[in-house]
Amino acid sequence: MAGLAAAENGIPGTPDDHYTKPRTVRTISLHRPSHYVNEDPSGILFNRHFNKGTAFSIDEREHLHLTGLLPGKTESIELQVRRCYRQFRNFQSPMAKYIYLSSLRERSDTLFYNLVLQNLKETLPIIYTPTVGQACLEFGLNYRAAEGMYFDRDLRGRIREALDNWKPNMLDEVSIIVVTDGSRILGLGDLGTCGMGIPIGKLSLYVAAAGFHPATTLPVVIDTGTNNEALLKDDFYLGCRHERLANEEYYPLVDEFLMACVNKWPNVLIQFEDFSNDHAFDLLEKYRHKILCFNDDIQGTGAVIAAGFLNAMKLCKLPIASHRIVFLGAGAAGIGVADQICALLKLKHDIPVEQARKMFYMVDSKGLITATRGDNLASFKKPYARHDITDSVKDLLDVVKKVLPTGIIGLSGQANAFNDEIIDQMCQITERPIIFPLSNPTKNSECTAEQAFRISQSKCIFASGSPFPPVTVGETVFHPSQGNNMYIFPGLGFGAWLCRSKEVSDGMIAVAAASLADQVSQDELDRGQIYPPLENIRDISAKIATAVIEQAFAEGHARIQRPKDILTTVQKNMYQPSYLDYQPAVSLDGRIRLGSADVRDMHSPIDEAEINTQGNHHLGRQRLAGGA
Ligand SMILES: NC(=O)C1=CN([C@@H]2O[C@H](COP(=O)(O)OP(=O)(O)OC[C@H]3O[C@@H](n4cnc5c(N)ncnc54)[C@H](O)[C@@H]3O)[C@@H](O)[C@H]2O)C=CC1
Ligand SMILES: CC(=O)C(=O)O
Ligand SMILES: [Mg+2]
Repeated sequence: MAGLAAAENGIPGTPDDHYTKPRTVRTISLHRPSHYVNEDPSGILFNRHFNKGTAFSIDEREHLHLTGLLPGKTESIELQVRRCYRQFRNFQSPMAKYIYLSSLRERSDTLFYNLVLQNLKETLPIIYTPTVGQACLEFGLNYRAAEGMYFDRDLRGRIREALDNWKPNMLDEVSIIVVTDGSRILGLGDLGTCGMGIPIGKLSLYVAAAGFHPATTLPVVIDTGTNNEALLKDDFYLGCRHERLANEEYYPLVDEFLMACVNKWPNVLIQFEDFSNDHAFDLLEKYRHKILCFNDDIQGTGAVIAAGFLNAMKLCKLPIASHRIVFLGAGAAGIGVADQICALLKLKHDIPVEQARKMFYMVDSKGLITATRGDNLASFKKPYARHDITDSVKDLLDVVKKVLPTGIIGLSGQANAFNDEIIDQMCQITERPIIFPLSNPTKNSECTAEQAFRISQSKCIFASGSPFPPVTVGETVFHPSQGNNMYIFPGLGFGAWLCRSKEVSDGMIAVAAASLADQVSQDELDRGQIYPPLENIRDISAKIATAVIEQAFAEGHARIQRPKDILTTVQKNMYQPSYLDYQPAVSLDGRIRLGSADVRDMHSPIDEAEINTQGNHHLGRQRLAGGA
């Protein structure tokens, strides 16, 4: 078995040069429906990437053997989307809407992404936080169709072989993988295999927000067990029924998975998502310079909140050095955010990192982190341990009273931790307090938008991890900003992947954050908005991707020929959810295949030679003699 042999080469012990050997730039084409229709043309109705449903023209129905399988009327995509929207609205509960959208995505990703992109405000809270959190909690109960891949210890030595089973897209190419081990899903804790909802949700955003092609995305759970007693006893739980693996088994399993992926798909970008902090930092450190990867909770969140923080500081109108920021939560996200604020202050204001760090007061479940606290401080917290405070301060209100912060940032997963008294205290310290309750989903948020705007009499500068509805104070309506990594990871990932970067460097992340911060207009800032409107997410992502590619070139990480106009190249390579125009044709080998007048290739971005090679596929455009 070739796959097995490859996997055996891929398990730990393989020399490191596996990672560093040059990866070829490959061309991906979507002209493969031909393979599919040769087997059974009418099967196209059940393929999410090619299905057009009632939009198949009469000619197409004829040639694809669909005649009689659909109602007589050929519909436009606009009408189909209108129908889907009505159906979506007819579902009352967020979970029912989630299930509806999942089934729509299974039927047609073109329709799904049209609906999502045209109704971002309504659909994002369903496919993403907060509803995706509930979807994870109910994953076993609501499980319907296979989606994504699962790897557990029984697959040790065979992961490469299992990856070869991933053929639902018929492209044999994966551009992006979002992988979790389910150990820290949002603020909901260890959900084991039920965490699959998160990679699925994140990848929907990669497609909608940045334009990765949906057929080249792969959601993954590495099932390393769960310590969630309730799940282990739940009949509907779909994961392995054992406690979480010890490190001796855990790391080799993850390592084999990563090596098998880069071995099979040399250009793939791998995003680590929702790994608990006992592994998240170590995994990132181990792989960040070896493969194209990043950790969204540490680095993506860091970049987003750093951007929002930079804009919030403009609104505060205080000297930068006078800020004191208390973090509730010093885990993956908390430390990631502090690190990225430091990086951005260095980039934009040339403030040394050591100096910037002094702005932060980190609080974890044991209280304020000080150098004298005495517990075994995790290495990732050490740079932020306070040396100037020696007494132990456990309670957040006491920390606030002691430190007199200008801002509080919540990344603790602790609902209501920013209570009325704390917000009130913040308002007494400073004119415009920065209040960022960033934990997800909504029910874990450290406070609500209503609370923050009401108590601060609308003076606070606010951002939350999950969306809150507008808040009316007196005559004024405030639109709470959403400080969520979804603003960064799509553009960061797309840029890094498109230029075939060797790695996702610190510099690339810092410019992504700077680009996001710079995309807020003065007018938006004046209205208290610290992020650009989410409706513009495609433009936002394109600009972020452009900045990331520029930086990748500057650092020598990019492995494509430099395009003349990077922004245009990015935009041209973004997937647009539109139907293909299937025309019957004859290929060189005489078999019926589908040509396409309007296929958007996921080609290697700038390599003209390869794009021309793609043109060969268009041979299939010649019409069949006597065809319709
Ligand atoms: N808005 C966004 O884009 C993002 C939000 N998050 C949210 O941040 C939260 C934390 O995520 P991670 O940092 O990855 O988790 P983590 O488990 O690495 O860190 C949690 C931190 O909170 C602290 N903590 C827990 N209970 C506490 C208490 N009662 N008082 C004080 N501190 C307490 C822990 O000691 C730890 O330092 C989650 O709710 C997650 O949804 C995470 C990533 C992105
Ligand atoms: C948004 C996100 O990545 C989280 O809450 O973990
Ligand atoms: Mg996350």
